[in-house]
Amino acid sequence: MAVQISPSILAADFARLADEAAAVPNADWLHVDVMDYHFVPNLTLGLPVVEALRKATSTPLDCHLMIADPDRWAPAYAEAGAGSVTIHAEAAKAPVRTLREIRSLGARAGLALSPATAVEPYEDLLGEIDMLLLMTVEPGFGGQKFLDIMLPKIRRSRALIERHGGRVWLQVDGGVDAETIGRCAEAGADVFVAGSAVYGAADPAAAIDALRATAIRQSG
Ligand SMILES: O=C(CO)[C@H](O)[C@H](O)COP(=O)(O)O
Ligand SMILES: [Fe+2]
Repeated sequence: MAVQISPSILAADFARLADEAAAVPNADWLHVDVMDYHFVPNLTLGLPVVEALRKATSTPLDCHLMIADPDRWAPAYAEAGAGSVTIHAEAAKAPVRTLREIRSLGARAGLALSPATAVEPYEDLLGEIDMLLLMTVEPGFGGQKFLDIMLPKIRRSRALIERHGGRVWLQVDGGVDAETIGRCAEAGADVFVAGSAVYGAADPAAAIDALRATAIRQSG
């Protein structure tokens, strides 16, 4: 399992996104939270900003779509140059078709589960995805407290992934910081989204190095 860090620009200065992307040259991905005021009670950014960011940075974009109609919109994010496009299981009406479409457009396909959504019903979809995203807060806002009750789901997801060959990345998103990342890594996560813990730090790049070191130390 290779540890990867995906800082969330939700906690960055939206008026200076190109500079904020440049401030984290050691990031594996830039996590882009797309919210539409329907799937979640918050509105952030959409395709035009992703297209602009794509041109402003060489760091691959990890788009997390918290939108009501991912079947309609997800392919456009892949076409816009996102390296990874993640849809929510709770929102997609035809997840297999949409995940296949994302892949056919050259992006990695991700499936996200909100805290109350069990992973077991999605076992048969593991072959269709490149990443499973487990929300460790209720989706919608940055800066929330990590939900410890998600640790058993991280462990169960890791076990399912290993049973299917260990190819799928396991991402955790929400409240991941210097204190919680070790427990996530120990439970089996390998891709870590961190918004406030990176962009709220005086030195975002140093915060990434510290998070990465802790995750590597705690990985099984
Ligand atoms: O998807 C998200 C919220 O829905 C964000 O990616 C997440 O909350 C990151 O922010 P923080 O690290 O501050 O919790
Ligand atoms: Fe996110």
